[in-house]
Amino acid sequence: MSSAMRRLVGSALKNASSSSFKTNVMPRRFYSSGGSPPPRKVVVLGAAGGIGQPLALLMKLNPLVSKLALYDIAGTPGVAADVGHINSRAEVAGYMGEEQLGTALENANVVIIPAGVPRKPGMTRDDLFNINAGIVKSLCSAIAKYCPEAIVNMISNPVNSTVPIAAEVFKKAGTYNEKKLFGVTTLDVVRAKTFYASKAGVPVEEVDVPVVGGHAGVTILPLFSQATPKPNSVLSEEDIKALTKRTQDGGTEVVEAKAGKGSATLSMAYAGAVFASSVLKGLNGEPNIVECSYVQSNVTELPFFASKVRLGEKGVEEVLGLGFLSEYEKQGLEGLKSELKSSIEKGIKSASEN
Ligand SMILES: NC(=O)c1ccc[n+]([C@@H]2O[C@H](COP(=O)([O-])OP(=O)(O)OC[C@H]3O[C@@H](n4cnc5c(N)ncnc54)[C@H](O)[C@@H]3O)[C@@H](O)[C@H]2O)c1
Ligand SMILES: O=C(O)C[C@H](O)C(=O)O
Repeated sequence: MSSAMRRLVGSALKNASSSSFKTNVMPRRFYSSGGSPPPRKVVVLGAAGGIGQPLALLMKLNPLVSKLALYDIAGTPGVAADVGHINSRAEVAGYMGEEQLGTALENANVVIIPAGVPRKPGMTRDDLFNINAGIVKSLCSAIAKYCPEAIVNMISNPVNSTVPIAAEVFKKAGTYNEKKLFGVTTLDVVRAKTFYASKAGVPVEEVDVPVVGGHAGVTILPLFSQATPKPNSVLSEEDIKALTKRTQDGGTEVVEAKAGKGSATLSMAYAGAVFASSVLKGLNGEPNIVECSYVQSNVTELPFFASKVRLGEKGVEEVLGLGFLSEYEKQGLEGLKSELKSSIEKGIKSASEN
């Protein structure tokens, strides 16, 4: 890949960050190792899947990644051979089957988990619970054993439950660190930005809009009252309600359009790569890296909640509050709590059962 193409892709990912602050990429002198970023091993669990493959490609293109371990129960040798030919920094290795999981995870800095089955039309994300809960439990047990210090980015659905499951597995293993477990809700932010920009008539690359709550239906709450830049003409209540509903239904929109071929994969790989890049920038000490993420939280009375989070050298540096909410958003916040609470409790209960 030409350096021009690499710069193009790199700046696209950098500019695509949903941070509300402009992240100033630290000057080269920042990296003590002679101008190159510190070594960082990223692992993708489920790397041969619909999300895993494009995510592996995008992580291979990220100059902050020095090692990329691609793990799945099938298909990874081919994906690793393919992605490994790209002329970028990261050294790629493929791992397949449980006996290779430990080696894949050893010394990982960031583990991204898109492993698990996706929805088909007519299903809710919660319908994936029985299968994906088991997958997440076994993978998190391995993470606790082989890379207990790693940051974990959970993509597998239902995220509202799989993050609490992961937390319980880590607590049982004595390795839980609330600052290092993230539910990836970035795709909701990506959708909210796209839909808002189109309705408000503003440049999409300049848009920032927080999305809070969780990652399923009404638990997804975009805060369009806080969206920037402001539209030339004020959006009506109907506009806001329509934008909110489309963001909440974004996943279903893709599931139905794919007509049984699965759910969002390409846009999710992009969103997952944007979030992972922000996590890596935080680990490297870059200032003001802010993303929305579903984390252990005191923002509401619920133990897990998605809100803006400042990322740092130890993962979560600060869980930021919700800011000013419109009356409509206050109603949405109260209206999502019961569903989110039951999803969290379902995950915690499941983790306590063998
Ligand atoms: N958080 C989000 O915003 C978001 C967005 C889209 C999809 N998802 C979720 O991501 C998950 C993956 O979706 P997909 O479209 O990539 O599905 P997919 O079926 O295409 O890929 C899943 C991959 O996981 C692998 N896998 C299964 N069990 C495994 C195990 N024990 N260890 C390692 N790998 C294993 C499969 O072999 C497969 O390659 C689904 O649960 C989906 O609902 C979440
Ligand atoms: O909708 C799904 O099932 C996948 C994902 O959660 C999404 O929001 O696209």
